[in-house]
Amino acid sequence: MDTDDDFTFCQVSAPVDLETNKLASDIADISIEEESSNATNTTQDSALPNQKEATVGSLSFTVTSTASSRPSESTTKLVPAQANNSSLKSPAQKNSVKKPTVRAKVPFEKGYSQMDWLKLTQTHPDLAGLKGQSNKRLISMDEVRKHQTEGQMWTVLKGRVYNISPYMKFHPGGVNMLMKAVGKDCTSLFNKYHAWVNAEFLLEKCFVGTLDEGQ
Ligand code: HEM
Repeated sequence: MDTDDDFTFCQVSAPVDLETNKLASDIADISIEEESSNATNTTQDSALPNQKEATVGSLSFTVTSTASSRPSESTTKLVPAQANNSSLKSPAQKNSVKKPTVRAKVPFEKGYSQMDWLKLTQTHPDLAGLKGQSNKRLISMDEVRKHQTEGQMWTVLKGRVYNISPYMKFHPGGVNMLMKAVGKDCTSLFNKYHAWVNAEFLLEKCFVGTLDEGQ
């Protein structure tokens, strides 16, 4: 076989990550400069007098004028006020004023992944714990409140009543969070944390009945 035509083994260039990291650290050191002359040596910050704080929109800068030290040049430097604000650490944080939403997913125990839950829903004969009773009935809020025991933990979500007991250890937000739903209508809590989650599908086999809104 002609080895020139064999591209099973090809030379791989250096990992991109190294370059990305370098770029990121370069960005962290960026300063915006406005100069009226073509002076090349303008980055000696330590020697610069007349520093002032200034803000543009939500960004604050240290404005350094070098006009007095070099009469022939008028140089203004805009440097992000990192040194004055120790809470600004990475470039990403500097550009964003919004706090990131805290995601508190709990690592699942072995055998309690969402995949495991889906398998269980397909194999378990009675996750709702109905023992032959129909789920085509109206359930009062009073009855929901009474179901707070191991194996029978009911909650109301969007007008539907579920036994969430079997789902407890599978809940990605953790048991403690899901326990807040037991015996109550958890619709607003559910929407607060993850309105996008398709609970109707996930808890389909845990459905015990429809909430009697008239109660
Ligand atoms: C009753 C039905 C519920 C179901 C079926 C359910 C399901 C889920 C699912 C699938 C996730 C992962 C979301 C994702 O990866 O995007 C999750 C995460 C989470 N859930 Fe629930 N949940 C329920 C109720 C609740 C309630 C009542 C609370 C709060 C008291 C809650 C708090 C959380 C939290 C804090 C997380 C992790 C953070 C996050 O993903 O944003 N969940 N839940």
